[in-house]
Amino acid sequence: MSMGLVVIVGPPGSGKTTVGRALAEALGAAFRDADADIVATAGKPIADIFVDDGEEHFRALEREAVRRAVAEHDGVLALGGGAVLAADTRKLLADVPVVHLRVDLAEAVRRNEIDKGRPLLQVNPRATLRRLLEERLPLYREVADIEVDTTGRDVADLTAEIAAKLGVRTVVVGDAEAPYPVLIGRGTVERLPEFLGKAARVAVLHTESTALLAERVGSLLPEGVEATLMELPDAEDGKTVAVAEQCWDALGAEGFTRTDLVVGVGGGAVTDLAGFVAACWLRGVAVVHVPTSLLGAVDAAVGGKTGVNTAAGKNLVGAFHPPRAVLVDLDNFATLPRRDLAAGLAEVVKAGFIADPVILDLVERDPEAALDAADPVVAELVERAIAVKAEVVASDLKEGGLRAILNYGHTFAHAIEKLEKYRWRHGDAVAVGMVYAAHLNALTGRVDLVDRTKAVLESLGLPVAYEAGRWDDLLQAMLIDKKNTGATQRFVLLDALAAPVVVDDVTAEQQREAYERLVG
Ligand SMILES: NC(=O)c1ccc[n+]([C@@H]2O[C@H](COP(=O)([O-])OP(=O)(O)OC[C@H]3O[C@@H](n4cnc5c(N)ncnc54)[C@H](O)[C@@H]3O)[C@@H](O)[C@H]2O)c1
Ligand SMILES: O=C(O)C(=O)C[C@@H](O)[C@H](O)[C@H](O)COP(=O)(O)O
Repeated sequence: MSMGLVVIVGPPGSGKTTVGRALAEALGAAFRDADADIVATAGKPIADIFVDDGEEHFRALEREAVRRAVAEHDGVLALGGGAVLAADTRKLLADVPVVHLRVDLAEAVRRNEIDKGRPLLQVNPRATLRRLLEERLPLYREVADIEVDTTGRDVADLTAEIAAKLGVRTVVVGDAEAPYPVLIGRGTVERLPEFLGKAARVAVLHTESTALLAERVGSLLPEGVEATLMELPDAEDGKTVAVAEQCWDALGAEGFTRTDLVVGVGGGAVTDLAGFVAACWLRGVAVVHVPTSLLGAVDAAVGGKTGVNTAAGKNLVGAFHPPRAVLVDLDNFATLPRRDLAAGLAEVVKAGFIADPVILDLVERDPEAALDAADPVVAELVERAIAVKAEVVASDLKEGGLRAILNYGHTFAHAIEKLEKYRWRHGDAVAVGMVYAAHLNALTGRVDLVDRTKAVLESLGLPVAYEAGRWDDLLQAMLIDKKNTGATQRFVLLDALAAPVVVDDVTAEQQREAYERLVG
């Protein structure tokens, strides 16, 4: 079976070859060493290439060897310590899982004394190694998805850690100023201790449905870090100012300071509320999200929008407050009711219509698989939907422009939620909202995706119609949509599949006609 490529980088003496070989064996994969390829091509040892032809020539051979190995190899590939100096090589590694092996100076010196013959370490090895470690650390970190400190560690132990972490993919979200990782995989919740910062207290916000996991989160905290579990009312009942105020009271009673941490463990309602509580407490403390619903994982917990519902409407009170990290643990979906899984798929399908039609192909090919949390296609759908969101959020953190496309279907959806007093699942409302938007696309002379939209949503058991006779109330609710500017309504529509536009010229007649076509 093909496992794909895993690349190992690190300074001289970090154990790239030893750990790389052991990892390949553990994964049942082939091992390849880019330095060995260079030696084979040049027909002489690396030390001789340096002496005879110079470092520049060696680097050129290295770039080519790495390029070829990355293109060809299926398994574990170890690179020479200086390979990351080349910008081309770093670019090449952007889409490949890369493991960075760290080592401290003293141990690197010891290991290099045993393994003599490295051309750059012949003279003054300690000072040279110190310089190499310092200079190259940012470059290793730039390419790495996983970092492991090898100092004083046993090879078998290291290999097991890397193999476990490789099951996890990291997507970086946020803009260049404040990037944060979204870890996607199985068992990612165990990684929480990496994101505690200086917290001495952690407030774990959850609902009854996620109480066991919240306890598990509490038990992951190291000694000296205290957990306070706060159980919220379920679903939208927990997304209120009153509930937020109770949380703030509890934080005050516990003496939460600016270095402490809020963790949201639950569906989108919990992570929206937890983010909002964190955004306002002391004008902003860190929050880590552990989304437990599919919708939370692909959307609510990612992107930094937080908020509550009020009588005025859905999510009208809130703040942009990006999390410190998001731990998407695919195992958490095992207990999620099928109807909630389907609701989450509505936002996944939205990502398909606005940006990644492969999502639609995957769902259409086998809707039952998409509804089975254990099926590998769910992991792929989660990754693809998060990738769509990450790309949009990176270029427009606070919805100054492009980010509005994530709101496809939401104008009508939020109106339904308000009319239904937040008793509808958000994903169900988004499904109907996308059918409404599809009618508007067709009515405004854009693209006709009505049948495809209805078919894919119906195949997941999602609603595609709304009751008749509610137009005046729906319009009233849509008039206070956040995307509107003054009295001008703005809608996200599609010029074509995966070609979203934000428009402000949809007429009152077109809006009403789309509703008439939608009613069941
Ligand atoms: N901030 C954003 O960018 C953003 C994006 C999309 C949606 N949202 C918000 O997210 C909310 C919807 O999220 P949701 O669909 O997750 O709803 P939800 O949080 O209400 O969860 C749905 C139901 O599933 C239960 N549940 C959650 N995880 C479970 C698990 N692992 N096992 C068993 N039951 C579980 C919950 O208790 C709840 O009853 C809405 O309020 C919506 O506005 C926010
Ligand atoms: O992240 C965004 O931006 C979105 O619009 C994602 C939506 O899917 C999500 O439902 C969000 O909560 C809606 O945001 P809002 O600003 O319209 O409340």
